[in-house]
Amino acid sequence: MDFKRLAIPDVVLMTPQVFGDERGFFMETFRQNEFEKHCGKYQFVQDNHSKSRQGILRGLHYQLKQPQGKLVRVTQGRVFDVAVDMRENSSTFGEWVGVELNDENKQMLWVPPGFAHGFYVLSETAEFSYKCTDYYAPDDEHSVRWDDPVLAIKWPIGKEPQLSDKDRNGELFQQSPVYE
Ligand SMILES: Cc1cn([C@H]2C[C@H](O)[C@@H](COP(=O)(O)OP(=O)(O)O[C@H]3O[C@H](C)C(=O)[C@H](O)[C@H]3O)O2)c(=O)[nH]c1=O
Repeated sequence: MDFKRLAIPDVVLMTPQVFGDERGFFMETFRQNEFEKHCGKYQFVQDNHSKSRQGILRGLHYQLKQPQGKLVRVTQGRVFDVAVDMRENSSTFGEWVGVELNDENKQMLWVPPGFAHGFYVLSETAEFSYKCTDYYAPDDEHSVRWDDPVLAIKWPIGKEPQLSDKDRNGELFQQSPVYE
């Protein structure tokens, strides 16, 4: 597994070693000891999986009192995945990083607690699978608008994305609660 820190260094892009043969492929997707060495001491307690159609944008979500670190990957299709630094005292507060995750590159993104997270589906469909370091707490969840003018995220979007009601009514970044 290769670990690469992105422009926001706490966000880490992981590239697995893929063993292909005439049957298909095999890859290890997670080793606790390797992960801790490169990303820190975290335990995962909940795994999630979602499927979305092209043009759907899920996010930008975060839990404030019960922040979740997320190790995310695409098992089918292609998405543009974004993490936004919501940590008030961070030197990269309000900055974002985005990468394409797909079933070809098989890359994974570590989004630590303290970040808002979301993705936009580029392929006809995409299946998204991820591990969380804390449990889902719906009453503690916040959604920042994907098109917030201050964040100015450069999504690779042609037309208006399809959003859930929650995301359509997301908060502006400057009105959003932050991690102190
Ligand atoms: C997140 C979650 C949702 N749900 C239920 C609640 C709703 O009835 C249904 C869909 O939930 P929601 O619309 O919040 O799902 P997403 O829009 O994919 O939310 C996720 O989208 C972005 C990409 C994230 O990073 C978060 O992990 C998460 O917020 O699943 C659960 O039962 N458990 C959960 O952990």
